[in-house]
Amino acid sequence: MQTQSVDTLAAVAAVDLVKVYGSGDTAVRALDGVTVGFARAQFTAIMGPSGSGKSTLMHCLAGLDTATSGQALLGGTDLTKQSDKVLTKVRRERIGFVFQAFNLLPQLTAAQNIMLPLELSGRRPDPHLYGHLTESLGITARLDHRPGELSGGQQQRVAIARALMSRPEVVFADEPTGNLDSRSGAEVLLFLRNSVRELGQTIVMVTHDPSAAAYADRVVLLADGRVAGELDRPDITSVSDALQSLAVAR
Ligand SMILES: Nc1ncnc2c1ncn2[C@@H]1O[C@H](COP(=O)(O)OP(=O)(O)OP(=O)(O)O)[C@@H](O)[C@H]1O
Repeated sequence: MQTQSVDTLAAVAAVDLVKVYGSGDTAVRALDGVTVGFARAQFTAIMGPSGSGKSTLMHCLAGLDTATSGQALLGGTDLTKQSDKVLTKVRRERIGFVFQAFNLLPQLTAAQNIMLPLELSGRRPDPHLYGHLTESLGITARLDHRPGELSGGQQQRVAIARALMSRPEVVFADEPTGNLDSRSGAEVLLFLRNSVRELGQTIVMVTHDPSAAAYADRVVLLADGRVAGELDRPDITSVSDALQSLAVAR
């Protein structure tokens, strides 16, 4: 049964989303009826204890995993009803990804990595956007370098330029600062926040780190595969307190 309403104008939404891994005695209900919307031009962090379903929710909303029931809406498209072929196209053209491990192609230069998703979908790059992104990310002097010649922070900034170049409807960031020192991490988070303010980008980020979540406009808390609460305008203290309460309640 659907217990919450969801903003139908949201960039991304889950409606009564259920994901069960396995079957019988060993079945795991990773998502147990999640209804939540992610507004356009907002930066939302998804948080919760280990095993609460954060990655599963993100993967279902990004068309990387199939839900057992419910809807995973991107704009007006229910991803749970699409073929693998359509999902590949949706991921390439409508979604940007930023991963903890950067996931750049090692044999390509930074510039080639940034252009790759557009090339694969046969779209022309916007030179103005390319200039804006590479300059504001501070990577103009590194564009001819391969990932192996870049620091972790530089690699993640290249990955962010790649994610934003296609003007995606949403960027999903999975622990984007997990492999970075605190200074590089802060630069990445500041840039993500600015892209929401300046480009109207929608960002959904999974993180364990309250100081990373404090860059977001909103935090959605998961526990045991359900939405357990949310915070608007989070700061480190309010996020840490909310996580602590969830841990105590378990
Ligand atoms: N492929 C899978 N097969 C079986 N169970 C799975 C699979 N993937 C996830 N799970 C289970 O689903 C539940 C939710 O996992 P998920 O990875 O979404 O949690 P999480 O909140 O992202 O955890 P973490 O913070 O540790 O990364 C967990 O109990 C996990 O063990």
